[in-house]
Amino acid sequence: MGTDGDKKEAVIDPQRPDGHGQDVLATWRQRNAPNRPLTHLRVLVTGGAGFIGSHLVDRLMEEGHDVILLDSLFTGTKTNFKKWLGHPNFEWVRHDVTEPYYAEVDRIYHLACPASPVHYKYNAIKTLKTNFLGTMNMLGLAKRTGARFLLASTSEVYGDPEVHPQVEEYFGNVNCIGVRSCYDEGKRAAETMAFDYHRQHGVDIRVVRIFNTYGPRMVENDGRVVSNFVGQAIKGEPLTIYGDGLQTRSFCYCGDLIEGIVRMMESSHTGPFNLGNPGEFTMVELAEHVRRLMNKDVEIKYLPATPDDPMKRQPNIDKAMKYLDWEPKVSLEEGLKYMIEDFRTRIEARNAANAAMTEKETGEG
Ligand SMILES: O=c1ccn([C@@H]2O[C@H](COP(=O)(O)OP(=O)(O)O[C@H]3OC[C@@H](O)[C@H](O)[C@H]3O)[C@@H](O)[C@H]2O)c(=O)[nH]1
Repeated sequence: MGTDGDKKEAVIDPQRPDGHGQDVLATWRQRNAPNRPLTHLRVLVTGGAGFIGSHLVDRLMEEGHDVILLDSLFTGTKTNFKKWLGHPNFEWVRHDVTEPYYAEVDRIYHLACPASPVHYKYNAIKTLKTNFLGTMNMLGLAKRTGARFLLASTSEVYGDPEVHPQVEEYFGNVNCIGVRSCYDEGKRAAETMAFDYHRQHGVDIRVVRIFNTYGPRMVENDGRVVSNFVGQAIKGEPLTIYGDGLQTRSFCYCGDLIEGIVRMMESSHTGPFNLGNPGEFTMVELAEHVRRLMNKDVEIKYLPATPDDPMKRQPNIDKAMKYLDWEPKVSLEEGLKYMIEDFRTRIEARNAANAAMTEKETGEG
């Protein structure tokens, strides 16, 4: 853990290459107490108890920032951040972003929203409200405090893309009345709002479009393909492929993604920038990878395709490479190994806890 001396040099860079440094500095001074040092970052992470959010919180805590983790725990869990409980730089707040939240902060990483299609479709209206009202509340907070605001948007804004690989200029091919719309249209509206707050109120925004991400801490039964396959292979159950399995996705390891998100926040670019790993695989190929690494004998079961499932997805990351000097480093093979190890450890720990409980109950009975 860093000490005060290790902290980032300054919250505001008056010499920002975009020329707005002096304006931003003046606004920041107006909105903060006169004794507030410029070298001290107070960071809010919405959705901080989730898969990506909790990895981001780890990174920010390790850098020595003051972190407020905000989460409703609808899909996130306390286990993901329990190691920080009691740390003087750490605070967690159970809060739903659809309601306003007030705090004095310098950075807002806005990640809150269920991300697995199974979860976001489960309560579609809630998902839409989270994307719309949640983003509105956080942009309002950024406007009032002068905090820099980063929106975790998604590759789903491209819908079922007709341009491949997807470049940021592509407007997308999205069904606005389908079962995925609460998420993809919700995120599109969130992007619109971020850019309108930027143009109309000068809010300092960053927008990243996150492509499929995987790694340790994914919830075993969250319904996404990598977590499903790894969980199924551990239990010796058939790997479920929806449709013909020829649809493609590009999978980014969570550690690589976090590096990209943090670089984006500290850059002078608003984006939107794609963040993802350009390595593209069909679901059949992914299943074969998992079988090879985990269990060659596990079967594959074909199930019906889900409605509006994008047929292909691959990020063009030229912008992130050029402006953030970022590109993913971890191969699918290597990342899957980390994830498999994490899933095995968690499943074994849970089985051991269940066995101990049963033993206790039987003994007591
Ligand atoms: O068990 C499964 C689960 C999923 N799939 C398929 O695997 C592909 C990927 O599905 P996932 O549910 O993992 O993720 P999706 O690409 O549909 O959505 C994701 O996109 C990017 C992020 O913003 C989100 O994490 C999520 O919305 C889909 O074609 C899906 O039909 C299977 O074949 N089997």
